[in-house]
Amino acid sequence: MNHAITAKNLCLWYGSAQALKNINIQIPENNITALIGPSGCGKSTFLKTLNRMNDLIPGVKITGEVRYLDTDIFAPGLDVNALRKEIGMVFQKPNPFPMSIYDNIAYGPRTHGVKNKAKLDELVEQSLRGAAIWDEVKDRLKKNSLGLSGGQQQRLCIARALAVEPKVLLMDEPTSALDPISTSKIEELAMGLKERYTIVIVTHNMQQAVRISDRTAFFLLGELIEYDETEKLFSQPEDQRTEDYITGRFG
Ligand SMILES: Nc1ncnc2c1ncn2[C@@H]1O[C@H](COP(=O)(O)OP(=O)(O)OP(=O)(O)O)[C@@H](O)[C@H]1O
Repeated sequence: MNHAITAKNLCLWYGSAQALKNINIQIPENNITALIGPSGCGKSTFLKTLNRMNDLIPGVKITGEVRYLDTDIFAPGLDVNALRKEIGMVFQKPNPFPMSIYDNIAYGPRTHGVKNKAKLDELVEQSLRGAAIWDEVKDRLKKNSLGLSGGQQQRLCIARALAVEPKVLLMDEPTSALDPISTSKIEELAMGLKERYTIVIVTHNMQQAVRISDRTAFFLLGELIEYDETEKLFSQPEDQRTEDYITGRFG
């Protein structure tokens, strides 16, 4: 099995507060990996580290290594924009740009130099289809994206992430602001997308982790306590702290 992402002895500090402690993990390609754990345990910090979203925050210090395939993502001179083209991100709250549906999707490809209208049209359709929202928006592509429902906006944001043809999608609690129907649409979508993409998803919803993920990583106080196949981690956790968390004894 190939690994999309490998972290070795990864530590991260915000000022003097250590948010990640010696994280070692290998994330397989074409899998969904769920990151779970109580609030403040470092899940989002870890996720953001993977496409260099947090190392420019003043006072942040990072040690250790993260590789995307064979690339050392902290290598001096690394092109962060190129890395983010490969490793896209979807946030907790849908955050479409205040522009048309079409322009939201075309934005990324345009910034990466795609100018040809036919190629852009194709990418827009392909991305919206990939995010299972094409049928709902194909007749209103020129309308403002802010007129969409929250669930549609989140699928639009997934389509926007897909438009630059990434290999990895990082999702930070992508359904926490959504109703159950929209949530299940995003879950189905994620399960379909793993055929072509590697997905890493932060979730507070343990049923969601069980439903959609292949592997689960349990974080606590900045440490990776346990990382295993989802079925195994939820049925026979090896660490007492994992068991306490998944059975609702804390968190
Ligand atoms: N920009 C920041 N500056 C300073 N401290 C931060 C910053 N971002 C996060 N932290 C701290 O780092 C720790 C880990 O936070 P992080 O957001 O990664 O946790 P989390 O597990 O994703 O939490 P939640 O589930 O609540 O989103 C927390 O103690 C948090 O307060």
